Amino acid sequence: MSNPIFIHEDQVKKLLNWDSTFDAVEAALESVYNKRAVQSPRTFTQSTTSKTLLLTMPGHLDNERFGALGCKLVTVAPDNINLEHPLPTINAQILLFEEATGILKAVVGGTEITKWRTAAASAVATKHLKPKEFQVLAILGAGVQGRIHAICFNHFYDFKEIRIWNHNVHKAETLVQELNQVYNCQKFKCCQSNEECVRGADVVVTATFAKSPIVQKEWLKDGVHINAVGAGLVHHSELSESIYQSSHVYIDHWAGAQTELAGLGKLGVEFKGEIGGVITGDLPPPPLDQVTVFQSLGMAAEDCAMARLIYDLFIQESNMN
Ligand SMILES: NC(=O)C1=CN([C@@H]2O[C@H](COP(=O)(O)OP(=O)(O)OC[C@H]3O[C@@H](n4cnc5c(N)ncnc54)[C@H](O)[C@@H]3O)[C@@H](O)[C@H]2O)C=CC1
Ligand SMILES: O=C(O)C1=NCCCC1
Repeated sequence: MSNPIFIHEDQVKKLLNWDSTFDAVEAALESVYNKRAVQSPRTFTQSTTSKTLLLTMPGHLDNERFGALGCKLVTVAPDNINLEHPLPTINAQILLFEEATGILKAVVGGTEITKWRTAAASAVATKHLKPKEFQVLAILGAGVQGRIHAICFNHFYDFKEIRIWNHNVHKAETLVQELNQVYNCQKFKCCQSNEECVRGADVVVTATFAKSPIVQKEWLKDGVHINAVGAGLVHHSELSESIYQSSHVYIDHWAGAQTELAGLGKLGVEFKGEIGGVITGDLPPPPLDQVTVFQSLGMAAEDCAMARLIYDLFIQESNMN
């Protein structure tokens, strides 16, 4: 019996690319809708001696290119950004199993994968819910997810302006400076307020730990698409209740939404369906002038697909050397 291989974060980083990530995430979302994926409910274990939360996310995906049996272990430690030497808030490992034997075949660094697949899920949802060209992107939150969404949407779209706001404005300023330098442009702009950031935007991304709404309905342009990424046990509250009540809200998976978004259900919010149904064409996308929301929770099937992608690329590369 061979030992599992370890694919470390720095190796994962070198193997990731946006186009394959998009394909893997799109396949995962579609497979969940088509019942070609199994995702047992994720568990949440709260440390009693710190703010750290441990999630287990088991899943199986039946797909020729991205199929896998795996389990992501992921921690959320919001205080990590306040350390003298800050660490990422979200850290993960993905266990990948041999399907027939159940033997552990790889442990794949899951922190970069979580970053990339979450931004790619927003890009997939945006493509299918609003198939048109955009001018202005607004990103609320300049943390890990805010940054990777800026990079991902800049890769897939030709936005004229990408605005970034953070409740601690200095962080948004630093990110904007970094991105304008990396891409040798001036399209990244720092906003002093969330309202200034959102007004007039065609696409909005919320990626914060906000516990009360940071986007109000009256700021929204007709036909805007919102990717609401900030997630947690109790605070799906980045958008105001009236936005959830008046827009076309899509989710990544029903089972997760029924438990983790029960609070929205109690407010009378009706989800239009899983984004996978729009990908397959079973659910028609809403008219382009309607406000759409993709409420992202994050799914094990996405992580399994990504771990399989990275595993295959790693083996391919090892065989060439
Ligand atoms: N849907 C999904 O698949 C995933 C969702 N997430 C969620 O995305 C969100 C962001 O995660 P990361 O970027 O990794 O975290 P991060 O810690 O790197 O960034 C969070 C940002 O939120 C800001 N923030 C903190 N408290 C705030 C408040 N009360 N109001 C407004 N802004 C506030 C911080 O200044 C920081 O810039 C979290 O809610 C996380 O749980 C993360 C990974 C996957
Ligand atoms: O899907 C994920 O992975 C996560 N979702 C919510 C926050 C922690 C990571």
